Amino acid sequence: MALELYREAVDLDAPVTRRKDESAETSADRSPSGLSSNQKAERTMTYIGEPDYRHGSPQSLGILITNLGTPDAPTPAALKRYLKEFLWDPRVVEAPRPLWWLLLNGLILNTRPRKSAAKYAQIWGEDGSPLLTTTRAQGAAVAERMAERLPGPVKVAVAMRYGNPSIRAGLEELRRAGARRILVLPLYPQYAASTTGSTFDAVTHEVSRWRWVPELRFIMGYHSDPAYVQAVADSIREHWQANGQGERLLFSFHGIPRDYLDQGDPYHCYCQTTARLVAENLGLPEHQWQVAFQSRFGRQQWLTPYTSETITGLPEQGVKSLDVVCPGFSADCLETLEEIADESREAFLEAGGERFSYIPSLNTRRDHTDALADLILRHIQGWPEADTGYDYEARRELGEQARERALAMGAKN
Ligand SMILES: C=CC1=C(C)c2cc3[nH]c(cc4nc(cc5[nH]c(cc1n2)c(C)c5CCC(=O)O)C(CCC(=O)O)=C4C)c(C)c3C=C
Ligand SMILES: [Fe+2]
Ligand SMILES: [Fe+2]
Repeated sequence: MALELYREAVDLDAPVTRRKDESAETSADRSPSGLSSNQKAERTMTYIGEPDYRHGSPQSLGILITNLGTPDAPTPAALKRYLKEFLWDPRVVEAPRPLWWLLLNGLILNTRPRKSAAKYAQIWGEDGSPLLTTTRAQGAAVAERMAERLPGPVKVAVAMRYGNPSIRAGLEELRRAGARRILVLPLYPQYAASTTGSTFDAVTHEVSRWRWVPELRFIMGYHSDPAYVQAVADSIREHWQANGQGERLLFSFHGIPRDYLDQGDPYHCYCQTTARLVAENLGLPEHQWQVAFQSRFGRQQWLTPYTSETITGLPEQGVKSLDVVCPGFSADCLETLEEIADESREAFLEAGGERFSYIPSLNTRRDHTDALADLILRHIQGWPEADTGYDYEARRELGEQARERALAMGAKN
């Protein structure tokens, strides 16, 4: 019985291409038969084609900017949909599937959505979830930078690994714009299998359904990129100038299970490296900064020290004035606005702290979107000009300039 329920829920017998999310489709995709290209591909087990393609059609370079994702609304029903997709990803929870299915569907999805919805309601903006609105604004800013700097056509799309706009929708947008070369930039500075690795899975799964598979590249992380490190350091400096400097700076990164580190996930090292580089840039002596990991989920051990315990332990060590920065989050979201700026502040003050200051994520700072645009310019180098209509010389020159800017800021190569 349990196996049957499990089978039904996870669609064990369905063809690999079958997915319920059709959000990528618009009426423009629908053929006279009334079926969308995705639906047709699924019904007939063929691939998503290019029926309208004419030789010589303009092509463009596609940039897919992604982040984790967020619920469609701060309601238990929307949270349930979102968490179901998120927490069923084997890159996120690496537990044996049948056992995890029972726990997820029997317990977690019946309790967590209500609690999480209440938290989301506290941070929800007029335009929706801050993570989504900021990621869209970052995408628009990067598109502007790319249009200024690239002589050829370039299309930037924004997508979320879970929820909407889906990876499928983002890739469809690029496909419709004639993108034959696609660079994927997941907005996670520090690679983790559960975030960046999972984005790779989703993107490659989607394009494996296309008839005309595009050239693909992925930016797997940028934890030590000099322009990113500089932007984080400058954001801290500016915050201190405006609000004063605390006695201690805490770098708080999202955690992952400790076991993933033991299995070789580089995330922990990358977080430590980012923090050290930013502290060096600020000229902070070692006793004035430290690293901790937040947002633990479940009962197993996660990366330590935990942010919550660190924060409540500091006042009794004599640290009464604390600044917290979260450089692993490229946009402020539930985990920074509610968990750090709100919950952690309260916990620190209750534990005897006197002053708590949260330093916002890089969000749409100009130095952040410039750093992302430079990163993209460096990663599209060497893509041949054939069929793209790009001015290859001009592009090489721009890439060289981006590389030189990075070298001047201390990059190793
Ligand atoms: C920045 C990197 C992130 C890593 C690494 C990460 C790992 C990870 N997360 C969960 C479980 C949850 N995370 C949730 C929210 C959330 N996580 C990240 C980023 C990373 N997660 C972001 C940006 C957000 C916020 C999204 C938003 O809408 O604002 C949530 C949902 C909220 C809640 O119910 O608490 C869960 C659950 C695991 C299990 C994991 C690694 C294995
Ligand atoms: Fe998370
Ligand atoms: Fe490490």
